[in-house]
Amino acid sequence: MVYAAEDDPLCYPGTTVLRNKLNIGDQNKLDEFELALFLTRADEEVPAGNLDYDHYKAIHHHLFQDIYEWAGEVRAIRIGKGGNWFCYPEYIDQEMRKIFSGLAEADYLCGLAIEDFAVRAAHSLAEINAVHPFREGNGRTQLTFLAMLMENAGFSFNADALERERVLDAMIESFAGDEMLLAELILDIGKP
Ligand SMILES: Nc1ncnc2c1ncn2[C@@H]1O[C@H](COP(=O)(O)OP(=O)(O)OP(=O)(O)O)[C@@H](O)[C@H]1O
Repeated sequence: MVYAAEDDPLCYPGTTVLRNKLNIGDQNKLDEFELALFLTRADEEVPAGNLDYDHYKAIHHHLFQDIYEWAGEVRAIRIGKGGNWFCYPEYIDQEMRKIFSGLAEADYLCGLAIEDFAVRAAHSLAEINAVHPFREGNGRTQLTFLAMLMENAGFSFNADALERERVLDAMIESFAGDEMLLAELILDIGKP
């Protein structure tokens, strides 16, 4: 069954506004407060961890703990964007475990030249995006995780390369199976 956002129990009845700790029912106002609270948390030390699935959830929890009760928890409804449906909720855990065991087996992409790192990291990021484990906040968690992965592998993180449209295009292309734009983006981010 495909759920309309209006039927989402995480939303206020009859709306597509996510229930939130601030009890804001207006989407524009929620966006404003969500961004401010997110930025404050993003500025803090992100929780340390092993770059595994639990760590990934802890990063989401850290970033969104002030806004959503379910921060750090995976979603229970089906969602999609721009006609692309993400992983069905019943398969999220197993798919995420697969992705993270792949990263662990590859030693979290340490010891690679930036060109190779970019290709491998693009693949992991594309897979994580295709799963889209959380109801909201996936993009920001993806980029925070990428920054940690790059730092762990000894690369710099040039946030200036993160132009919004460019990230979006690269992600959408990756969903369609072409990870080249995403790899090029990561290459630019990692340029010293
Ligand atoms: N049509 C699409 N197909 C595949 N991925 C998409 C599509 N549209 C957006 N995305 C990706 O989904 C992620 C955004 O997911 P979500 O809205 O849960 O995160 P967010 O952090 O709240 O938003 P944002 O990343 O826009 O700040 C981004 O990585 C974005 O590139």
